[in-house]
Parts: sequence; structure tokens; C-alpha cells
Amino acid sequence: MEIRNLTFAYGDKDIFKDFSIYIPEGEITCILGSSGVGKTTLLQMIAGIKKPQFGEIIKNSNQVSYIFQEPRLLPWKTVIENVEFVLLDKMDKGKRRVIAKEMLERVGLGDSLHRFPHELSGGMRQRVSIARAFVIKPEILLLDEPLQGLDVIKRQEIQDLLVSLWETYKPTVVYITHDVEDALAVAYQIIVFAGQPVNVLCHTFIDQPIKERSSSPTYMDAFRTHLMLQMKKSTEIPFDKMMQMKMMQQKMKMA
Ligand SMILES: Nc1ncnc2c1ncn2[C@@H]1O[C@H](COP(=O)(O)OP(=O)(O)OP(=O)(O)O)[C@@H](O)[C@H]1O
Repeated sequence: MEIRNLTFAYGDKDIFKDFSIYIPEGEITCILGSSGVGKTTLLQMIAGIKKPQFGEIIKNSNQVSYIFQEPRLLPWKTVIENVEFVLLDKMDKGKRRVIAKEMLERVGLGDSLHRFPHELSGGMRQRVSIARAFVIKPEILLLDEPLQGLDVIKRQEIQDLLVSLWETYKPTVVYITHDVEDALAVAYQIIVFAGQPVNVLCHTFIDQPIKERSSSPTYMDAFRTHLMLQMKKSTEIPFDKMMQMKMMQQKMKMA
């Protein structure tokens, strides 16, 4: 997916100005950045909810699913009905039920099909929203802080579930978070946003397969330290100062 020369402002506040990045297809890309930098705005533009004033987003598909921070389930529908709902115009009732049930079993909710959202824990509700997102076999999956508010064990379980579903369906994933640990747990490419308008402060590629990361803590520590430093920088340095530094770095490279 290519985000090309994007410009977006809320009133006179420029969030993106002539902004371009490339998101590799079929991979997991995390976008890290401090609160208010513009991460959600970018996801909303990718989803087509917001339109950029200039520029374009070139996608290979419009089959997009969005997982939000809060699960956004329909409270009057049961777990299985919440998942079937997104298949309404795609297949008949019998087939919807079978496919929704299979996906709910996959996310570990096979015994909660007929419960209502208020009868579930926060982690279970997020699993329903993950099932709802994957049941349409999205080619693009957008995640906006999906682990917010979950305890450390639940976070890890849901990270593992997301990675396992991604391995099965291989959508192009754009995952936004404030949390370096979330990014290290799931992403092959991590982009740190900073400034206003948004600038890419760093672009990090992790070649280590996700499943091997817990057995190579020293290797991952180097990425952790680097990303923590970048996150610290993103909240400390005014944008024009950052641009000066970048230009100096550029000059030093060329010299
Ligand atoms: N509808 C809106 N009207 C005006 N300003 C907005 C609107 N939505 C967002 N903003 C502002 O635009 C900036 C970017 O918002 P956005 O939600 O994209 O940031 P974010 O990086 O996702 O932040 P967070 O991590 O806190 O969700 C913020 O300063 C926000 O206050």
C-alpha cells in the first residue's frame, strides 16, 4: 500500500503535509507515536472514513477490516450474531452461521456463542471483535490500540491470537499503538511518527520471525532501546528543531 503526498488538516491545523510512506503488502506494520500525532487520522484515511485534502492512498483491495480500541459490539445481539452481522450481504443464513461459528471457535469463544456482550470480560469482547474483523477475510486490517485496557497476560494472549490469524490469512496490517512492547511483539516494520505536521522519525525493520523473538531477548533488546529513544525524542523535540537535525544528518552523510 502506498501513501503518496498526503495532506490533511483539521481547520488550520496541519496533521499531514505532503506525507508519503510505503506499507508492504501482506506484512504487519506498526505505527508508534505520541498521543495526538495523527495515527488514528491516518487509519481513518486508509479506511476511507476521512478524505485527504490532497494526495492518494493506493491500495490493492477495498476489503478492509478495522479493530478499534473498544470492541464496539452490538449490545442487543449475541456473540455469534455480532459476527454474522458483517456477512449479511455476502451469503445465506445457514452459511453465515457455520462460518461465524468456525471463526469464533478459532478465537477461543466456541462455548460463548449465545452470550451477550455484557456477559463477557473485556478480553473476550475484544476476541469477538477480532473474529468479526477476520470473518470477512480482509486483505487490509487496521488496528487502533486494540490491547488498551487489558492486563499483561490478556495482552499477550491477544497478540498471539492476532499473529496466528495473520499467519493464516496474511492481510496487510497497519497497527497503531503508543506501546513499544506491542510493536516488538507483532511487527516486522515499525514506523515512529512525530511532529506537526507528521514526520517519520524512524523506520525500523525487524527480520527476526515473531515466534523466535522471545528466545532471543538480547537481539530484541537492541530494538527496544532504539525505539524507546525514538519515542522519547518524538515527545521532546519541537518539529522545526527535528527538521534542522535531520538536515544536518543528511549533510554529514553527503560530506
Ligand atoms: N475531528 C477533529 N477535529 C479537530 N481536530 C481533531 C479531530 N480529530 C482529531 N483531531 C486532532 O488531530 C490530532 C491528531 O488526532 P489523532 O486522533 O489522529 O491522533 P492519534 O495519534 O491517533 O492520537 P491518540 O493516540 O491519542 O489516539 C490531535 O491533535 C487531535 O486533537
